[in-house]
Amino acid sequence: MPKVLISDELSPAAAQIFRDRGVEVDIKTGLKKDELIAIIGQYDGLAIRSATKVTADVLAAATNLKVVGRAGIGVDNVDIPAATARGVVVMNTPFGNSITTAEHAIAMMFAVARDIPAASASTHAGKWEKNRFMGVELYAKTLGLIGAGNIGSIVADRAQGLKMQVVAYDPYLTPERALEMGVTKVELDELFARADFITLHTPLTDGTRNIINAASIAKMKDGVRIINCARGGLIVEEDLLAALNAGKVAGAALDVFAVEPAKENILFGHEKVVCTPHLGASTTEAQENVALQVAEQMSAYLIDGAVSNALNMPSVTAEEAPRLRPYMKLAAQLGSFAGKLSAEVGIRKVTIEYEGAATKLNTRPLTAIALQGLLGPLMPSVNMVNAPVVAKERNIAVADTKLEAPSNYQTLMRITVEMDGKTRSVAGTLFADAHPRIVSIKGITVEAEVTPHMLYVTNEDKPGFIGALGSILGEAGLNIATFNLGRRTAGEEAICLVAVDEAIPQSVVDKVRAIPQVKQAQALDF
Ligand SMILES: NC(=O)c1ccc[n+]([C@@H]2O[C@H](COP(=O)([O-])OP(=O)(O)OC[C@H]3O[C@@H](n4cnc5c(N)ncnc54)[C@H](O)[C@@H]3O)[C@@H](O)[C@H]2O)c1
Ligand SMILES: O=C(O)[C@H](O)COP(=O)(O)O
Repeated sequence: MPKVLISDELSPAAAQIFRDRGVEVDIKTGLKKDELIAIIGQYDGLAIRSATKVTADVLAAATNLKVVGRAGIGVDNVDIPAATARGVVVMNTPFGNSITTAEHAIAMMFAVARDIPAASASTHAGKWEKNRFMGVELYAKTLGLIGAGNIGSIVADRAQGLKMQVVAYDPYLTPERALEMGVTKVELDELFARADFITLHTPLTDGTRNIINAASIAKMKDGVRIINCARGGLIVEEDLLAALNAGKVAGAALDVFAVEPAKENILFGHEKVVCTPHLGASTTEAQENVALQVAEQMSAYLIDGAVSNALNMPSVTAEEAPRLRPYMKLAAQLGSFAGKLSAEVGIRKVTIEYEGAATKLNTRPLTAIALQGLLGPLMPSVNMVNAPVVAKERNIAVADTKLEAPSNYQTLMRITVEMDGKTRSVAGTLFADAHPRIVSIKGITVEAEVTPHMLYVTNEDKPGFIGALGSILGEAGLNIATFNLGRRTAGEEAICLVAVDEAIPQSVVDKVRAIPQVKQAQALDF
């Protein structure tokens, strides 16, 4: 039974879903890094929010880990390249808390426009400072939206309901989508020049880190108000403080901070700063959504191999998973077969072709599995998550194509490996939609099932070979399970694939190589 650790505060719904789906679950929140490293090796899955830092050293200790599930959106607390390199799928729940977070941004915008927290504190203190708090309207103001994805677009929609004009900067926002959202797509400098309020809704990446700094603040309108419900690292806090003190920025509403948990911060105590402790996603509705979703997604992956909302591998839906399963077996066998034939030489290019019914499938995971099989003999740590990255790192070009032309087979998958000086191709099909068969090697037709112990021989198609081979195997006490032959044309190159019941000793392979007609012989263990 797969075992999952929940290491951050998640709605109890998550643990229940795991148990209902047949996944064992431990809940241990607030672990220090060393404590997490000490126990993570026991788990197949790790369910987190933003508090757990899944760093490279945590992943190095996570020897059984298959999936990290983020109950929420931002994954900047997960070292995704390190997870990918170790073959760990990282998934999030991209929509579960979007409305909640957008509502928080709007609430923060009102709060900073009307000084609500300070006015509330003053009123609680019995001061009745009616003249101290003079706010501004949102009506007819311009909202500058940086990041127009899921949350940004909900914020834009709500802001339009408040009769604000919305200008948006997002390099990936198409003119059509901007039109659909009713926002004006602008460059960043224009947004700075036009906005009365600026709200941030981008992930924290190298491209967005410190996007609000002294230089960008200088381009903003005097009296601008800034709302950040995305990530603390988007703002240079020292520069914001200086601009607040100078009166350039009239107010800031911050849910997120450069260092969290933020027990101290240079902005704390500033009368023009409204703060919440990373509450953007904290509603009962959103927490229920993300907890349920992450537990469903992780269980589906651990139990059925279905992949959704993964950030480092192609998706496989729950409907696709059963249909893909026999193809995954075929892809793994073909890849592994091709890999064993190619292991000793530098692979330059791999082409994976799909014909017939296979063209109708989601082939990206199949390609990843074929690559895993291919690279496995050279790199045992490779898996379907990291195989495409490993191939790229090794300068192996990967092409995958769907051939619509009619094929001799109802469904076919072919792997062609180009190496220094030679090319190898292996093709396979499924019998009865379920049973993988190799049907061609180097373009020579065969029909073989992949079994644990096989002998692969290429030879000249001349009399005497089969008898000699049978005698050697018989003398070695190796029982032949199946014997498959194929040849290009009579008397030319031929291929022989023999399945035997036990591993073939090297001494037997050497004897086979000594048969005059034999060009090459290799024992293959799967
Ligand atoms: N405060 C919270 O509790 C809370 C809750 C949820 C999400 N978040 C944060 O909000 C972020 C946005 O969430 P989302 O669901 O809208 O994500 P999303 O992926 O749907 O949208 C992000 C948008 O940012 C855009 N973007 C990327 N680089 C950019 C750049 N350099 N400049 C401008 N735009 C850029 C992308 O094109 C995308 O449209 C998350 O990454 C997360 O960090 C915070
Ligand atoms: O990216 C997110 O989903 C939010 O930042 C929420 O983070 P949290 O789950 O730690 O509240």
